[in-house]
Amino acid sequence: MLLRSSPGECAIKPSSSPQAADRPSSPNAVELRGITKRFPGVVANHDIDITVTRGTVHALMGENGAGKSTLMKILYGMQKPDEGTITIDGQDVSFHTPGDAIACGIGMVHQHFMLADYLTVLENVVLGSEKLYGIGDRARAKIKEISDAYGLNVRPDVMVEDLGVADRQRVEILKVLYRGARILILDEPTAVLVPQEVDALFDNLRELKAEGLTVIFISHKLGEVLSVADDITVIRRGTTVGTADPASTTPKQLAELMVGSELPSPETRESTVTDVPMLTVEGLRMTATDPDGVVRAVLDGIDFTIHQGEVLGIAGVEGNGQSELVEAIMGMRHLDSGTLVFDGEDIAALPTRKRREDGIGVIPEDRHRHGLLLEAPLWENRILGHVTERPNSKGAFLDLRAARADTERIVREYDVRTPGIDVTAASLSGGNQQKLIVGREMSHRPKLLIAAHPTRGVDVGAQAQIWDQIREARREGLAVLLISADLDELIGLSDTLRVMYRGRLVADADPADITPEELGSAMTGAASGHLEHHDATDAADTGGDDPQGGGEDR
Ligand SMILES: Nc1ncnc2c1ncn2[C@@H]1O[C@H](COP(=O)(O)OP(=O)(O)OP(=O)(O)O)[C@@H](O)[C@H]1O
Repeated sequence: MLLRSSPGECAIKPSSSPQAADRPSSPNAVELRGITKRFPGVVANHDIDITVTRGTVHALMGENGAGKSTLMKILYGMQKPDEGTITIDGQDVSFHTPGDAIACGIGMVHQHFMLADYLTVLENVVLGSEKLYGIGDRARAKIKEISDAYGLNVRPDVMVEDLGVADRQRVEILKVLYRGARILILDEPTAVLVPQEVDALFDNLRELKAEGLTVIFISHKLGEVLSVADDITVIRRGTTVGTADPASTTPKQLAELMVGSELPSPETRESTVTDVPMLTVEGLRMTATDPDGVVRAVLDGIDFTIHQGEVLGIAGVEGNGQSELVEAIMGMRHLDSGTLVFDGEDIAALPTRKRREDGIGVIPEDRHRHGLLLEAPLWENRILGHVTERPNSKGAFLDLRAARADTERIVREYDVRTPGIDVTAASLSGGNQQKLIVGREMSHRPKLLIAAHPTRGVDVGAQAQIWDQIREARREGLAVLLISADLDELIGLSDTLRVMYRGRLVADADPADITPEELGSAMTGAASGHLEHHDATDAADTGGDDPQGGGEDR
C-alpha cells in the first residue's frame, strides 16, 4: 500500500515544461547537480553532484565539516544554494523554506528531537498540520494506518514524556510521513540508540523503502552504514569524492575514502588505574518535581569511586539519570543527600566555578546549551568556563593575546576546521564544535574529566584522536567519568563499566568481557550472564521513580 498525503503544492521551477507535473517520474527521487554554497571564508559545498534512486537507503558520509549538513539543509529548503539545481522525481524545484520542501514530499528528522514532552503523540504529530486530518479520530486513524504500514508501533494517546529515545524517534519519523514525505532525511539517527534499537530502526527503514520511499541519512558509523545502505556517497572538504557499494566495501576502505587514514579501534586493555581515589560519591540522591507535582527520585543512592588513571564508564539509555549525575558533581542542581569528595576535599557545598578551578573538566552532553556561546567567536569560547585560569588571565586581568594564541593552538592540535578564530562557534560544523570543546577542557590538564558523549558527531579520524588524547592523559593520572551512547567507545575506553537504570547503578560489567549487544540489553533493563547485577527492587518509592517512564521494575 502506498500512502500519500499532500500538505500543499510542490513548486516546480517555472523553467520546467508546462506538462512537467504529468511527466512520468524519473527513477531518481533526488538529483543534486553542481551544488555550491559559500559562507564567509569557507566553501561548504563545491560543485556537488548526488543522485539518489527512489526506493533506496542512501548514506551520506564524510569528515567533520565536509559539508553534509549544509547539503541536506539545502535539500530541505533551510538554506539556498549559491549555484546548482535540485531535481525531485524528475522535476526541477526551487525551495525557499522547509515548507516548500515538505510540499514536494521531503521530510527531515533532526538529531535533536523536537517533540513537546507534555503533549500526547497524536497532539505532537498533528501540531502545525491540523488542516490535513483534523485533530481527532481522522488524525488518530491516519497515525495508526501509517504506523501499521511501516511497522513503527506508535501509540497515538501516550504522553511523549513517557517514551524512550527510540520511541520518540519513531514518532518523529511518523510525523514527517504524516505530512506526506516520500523522501526522508535523517541526521545521524543512530547516535542515541543502543544496538537493538539500531536494528529496529533499520528494519523500519527497510519497510519504508519496500513501500517505495527514499531515505537519505547522515552517519559517521561505518559498520551501520555498510549494513543498511544501498548506496553511499562520501564527501570530503565540500566535494563529492566518491560513491561506494556497500556489498563490496569494507569498513577500512570506507574510512580511507572518508579521511584517508587507518580505521581506528578503541580497544585497549592496558591498565593505568592507581589506588588513589580522585572522586568518591556516596549515597547521592536527587529528586525532581514534575509539572503534576509528583516528586520522583532521579538519582537514587549512587555510590562509586574513580581513581587516578581510571576511566569509569556509565552505560545507560538516555534519561536514566546520567545528566543529573553530571549536574550533581558540578554543583548545578540541588542534592537531597549524599557526599562528594574530590581529590580529598568535600566539594558538596562549593560553587560550580570553584569545582572547575580545582580541576574538574567537563565535556557537556548538550554542547549548544552548556558547552558553547554560539554567537561568540572561537577565542571567547576558549575562555568560557576558564576565565580565571591561565593562559586566559594573568593576575586579575584577562590576557587576550595569550587566550587567542592558545585558541590557535587548539585549532591546530585538534584539527578544528575553521577559517579562523574570529568566526562564531555557530558557524562551525557540529563535529568541529565538539573538537573545540574537547581541546579546551583537555588544555587545563584537569584531574577529573567528566566526558559526556565526548565524540558524538565526530568523524572516525577525529574520534581516534580524541580517544588517544584521553588515554594519554589517563596514563598521566587523569580520572575520567565517561558517559556515552557509543557502546564501542564505552567498552574500549573504560577500565570499569557500570550500568545506570532509572536513577540507580544496577549492574557492573567487565569491559574486557562484554559485547555491545549484552551491554545494550542491560541498559534496557534485561539481565545478562556477563554482568554482575545489583538488587534494584528496594528502589525508594516517592511517587514513581522512573525518569524514563513506562519501564518494568527489574
Ligand atoms: N551558517 C554558517 N556560517 C558559516 N559557516 C558555516 C555555516 N554552516 C556551515 N558552515 C561551514 O561549512 C562547512 C561545512 O559544514 P557542515 O555543517 O555542512 O559540515 P558536516 O559535514 O555536516 O560536518 P559534521 O560531521 O561535523 O556535522 C564547515 O566548514 C562549517 O564551518
